[in-house]
Amino acid sequence: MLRWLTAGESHGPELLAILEGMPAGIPISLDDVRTDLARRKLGYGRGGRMKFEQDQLTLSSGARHGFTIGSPIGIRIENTEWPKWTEVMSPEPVDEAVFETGRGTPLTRPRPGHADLIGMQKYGFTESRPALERASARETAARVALGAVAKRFLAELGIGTISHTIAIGTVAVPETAAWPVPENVDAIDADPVRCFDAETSARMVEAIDETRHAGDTIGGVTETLVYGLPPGLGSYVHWDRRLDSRLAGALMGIQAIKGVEVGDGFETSRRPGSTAHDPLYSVDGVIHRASDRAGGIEGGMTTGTVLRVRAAMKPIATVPRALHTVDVNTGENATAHHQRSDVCAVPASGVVAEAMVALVLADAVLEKFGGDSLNEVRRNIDNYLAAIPAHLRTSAEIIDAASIDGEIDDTPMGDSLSEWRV
Ligand SMILES: Cc1cc2nc3c(=O)[nH]c(=O)nc-3n(C[C@H](O)[C@H](O)[C@H](O)COP(=O)(O)O)c2cc1C
Ligand SMILES: C=C(O[C@@H]1CC(C(=O)O)=C[C@@H](OP(=O)(O)O)[C@H]1O)C(=O)O
Repeated sequence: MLRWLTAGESHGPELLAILEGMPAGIPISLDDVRTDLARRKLGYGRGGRMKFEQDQLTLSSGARHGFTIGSPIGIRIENTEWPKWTEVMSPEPVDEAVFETGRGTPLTRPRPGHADLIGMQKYGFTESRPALERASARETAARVALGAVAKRFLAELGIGTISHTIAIGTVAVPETAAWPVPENVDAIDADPVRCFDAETSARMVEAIDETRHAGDTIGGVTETLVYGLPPGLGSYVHWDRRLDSRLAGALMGIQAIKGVEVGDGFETSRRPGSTAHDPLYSVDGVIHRASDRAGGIEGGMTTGTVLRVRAAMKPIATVPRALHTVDVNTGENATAHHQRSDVCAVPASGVVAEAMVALVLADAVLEKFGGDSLNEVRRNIDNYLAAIPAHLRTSAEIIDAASIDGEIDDTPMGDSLSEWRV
């Protein structure tokens, strides 16, 4: 199974990422990783750093001649900012004078909503710099780098992943809009807010502009879709083996994500049972679903239809019109420290979500199918699918129930509860 770890501070020399457990034989290229790192910087509303951050990459281990070799994959991403921070973020002791002016000035006015205050309490810091450096979402670059490898592995198995923005503040894509497929990724990335619906995208951009002019910040929701999954990843047998639980944990582990939905999520809770699930129909002897409200997961396992998960991001905590806080040095009321910051990072959070979903799914694939080489994983998947008895075979295609409704009695409960009880 997969294990992964990241290290590195936002203004330290570099980020480090290690992915252990990937089979041998997966094509791996720094270009794939570079592409995803560039996608993570996209999005209208991001701050100044994203314009100059270069994401200098080194593939340190785990590959030979363009293919993984089964050993831990190590990736380094240098921080362009580092030359300005060599003293303030030096791992070695520095002269006290560094903390008297400029970047080194102690940050004693914690930002509500960031890790500043609790980081000081928990780790015993006298200022928030050491806490915010690691809490910062700069770290997500390392996760996206590993996610690019996981996505490539999944792609080799015919599994395609895509993310898109479905809401910025109160501006949301209509629920009836078509879902994008992996082939749409360039179109989505070309959109300023990574939204698939052009009319909604324009209103999202307006909302971000209004927010910036008001000296405020804004959140939103992204959706990740995964096509081509086999049925049966994850399990119902224990809470921590349920795939929805693992996906929710992975998405919630992204900085500023405060809500996760699987499929129609909260909306499902408002529907009656008769219209909340995905009824099954037999079409030419193959079981089909007539909707995908469950988001491709039932009983903590993939159903084989499109996997669909959403992540809600809160507005950025570094509000330009700074929030009320307390200067922990003097005990006086104050305004929170403000530094260069994003106004909206929702589009980027979708790329991070995509990476986290890919890592969880790559892990679930290896857990179910095992295999030390890509070919062995492929063989194991093929054997599993071939062994599913004909009468249990399902299709990933969502059918229009109306087209076959005439052929079946779709009211098995009868017209009244008493009739049904009989
Ligand atoms: C892609 C991305 C970019 C972010 N950029 C900023 C930022 O510029 N300023 C900021 O205050 N928070 C930013 N955040 C959010 C903070 O990292 C996050 O709020 C902080 O670590 C506290 O964690 P919590 O919000 O989960 O409680 C960003 C998050 C993501 C995912
Ligand atoms: C650096 C990144 O995002 C950063 C995330 C972040 C935060 O507090 O989370 C604060 C900002 O950092 P800085 O003050 O250095 O500009 C963002 O730019 C990145 O995504 O690569």
